[in-house]
Amino acid sequence: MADPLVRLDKITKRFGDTTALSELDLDIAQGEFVTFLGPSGCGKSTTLRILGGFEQPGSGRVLLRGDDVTRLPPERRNVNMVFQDYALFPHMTVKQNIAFGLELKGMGKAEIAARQDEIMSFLELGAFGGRYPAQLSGGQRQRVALARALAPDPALLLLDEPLGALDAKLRGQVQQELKSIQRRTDKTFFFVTHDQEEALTMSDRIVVMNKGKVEQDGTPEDLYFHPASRFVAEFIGETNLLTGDLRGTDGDAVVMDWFGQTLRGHAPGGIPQTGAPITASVRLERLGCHATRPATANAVQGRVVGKTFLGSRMALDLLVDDARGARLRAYVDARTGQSVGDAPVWIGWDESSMAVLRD
Ligand SMILES: Nc1ncnc2c1ncn2[C@@H]1O[C@H](COP(=O)(O)OP(=O)(O)OP(=O)(O)O)[C@@H](O)[C@H]1O
Repeated sequence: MADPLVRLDKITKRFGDTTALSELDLDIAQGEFVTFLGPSGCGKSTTLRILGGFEQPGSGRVLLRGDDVTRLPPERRNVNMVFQDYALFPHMTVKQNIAFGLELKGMGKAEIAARQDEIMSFLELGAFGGRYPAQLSGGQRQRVALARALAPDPALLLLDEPLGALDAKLRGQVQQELKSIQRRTDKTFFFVTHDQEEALTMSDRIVVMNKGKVEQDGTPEDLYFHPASRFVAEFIGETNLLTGDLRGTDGDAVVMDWFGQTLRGHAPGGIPQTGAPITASVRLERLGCHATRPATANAVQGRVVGKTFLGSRMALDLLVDDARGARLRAYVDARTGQSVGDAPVWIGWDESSMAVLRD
């Protein structure tokens, strides 16, 4: 990244004995939709608050377009925030709510009116200008909060779980809307969530956090199909974890032994240390079930011991090694699912579908 819009440079933040962030380095490019994803307590909100100027790091620097803003208060940074509860002023109309940040910026009346109209028509809020927040639906309120935050034209928009208050169906719609607004405005969004599905749907890039450190940073596809660690493989989506022994490498492939089967994968997080058991991740939809041995890099035999109809697909539980209980779970086409029984089936997957995990 040549000239990042935002750079976090070795940010450390402690609260008493708790290290919330540990030497965090992060670059964000102009126009990116970056999501910070991780379990409760991993340091997401602390990072957001440090970016917004609501919190000071113990050490390290925050750079915005190359300028050190670490010690600047929120109002002196070109950064704005959308809060989870929207924080709209209940006694102000939609129009007045939107004007608030513009007045703070010292804009003149005519300029404020023009900007209000522009942002309201852009976010299709024209019909709601005179309403109070209580007279709006959850999704509309969310859009007003976004309009208010975007009105002063910030370089960076911080979003703190802004969809948390919406029900599941509306949430899906608003996710699409938010992503489309981000694309159309070419604004840089820094989004915080613990919801992995939401992160996969909306982000250009996801930073998975664990205990105040970056666990993995990449596109949604990268993190889903090529997790570097067990933490990422388990946190994002459903997966098969295969624990075995490292046999070595063969070109780019990592070779492992899993219950007497030789398997080939790749190692997105680097090749793990030898001497201890290693674990690999294979997504359920990457396993194929066949009547005869498939030509894939990996092929093992097993029996179907369980079957769950999921509508769009069928989940199969496969027993590979009776004595030692080696199992796999696969998603197959709902109409062609194998039947439960003793007849052995072949289960195959590619080298690129199996990520050998760093730790
Ligand atoms: N003001 C504070 N005083 C003491 N400890 C704090 C404070 N703020 C955060 N922490 C601690 O720092 C760590 C990181 O907190 P943070 O709020 O950044 O996590 P988070 O990932 O945003 O979690 P959540 O998803 O629950 O909001 C946690 O262990 C938290 O308890």
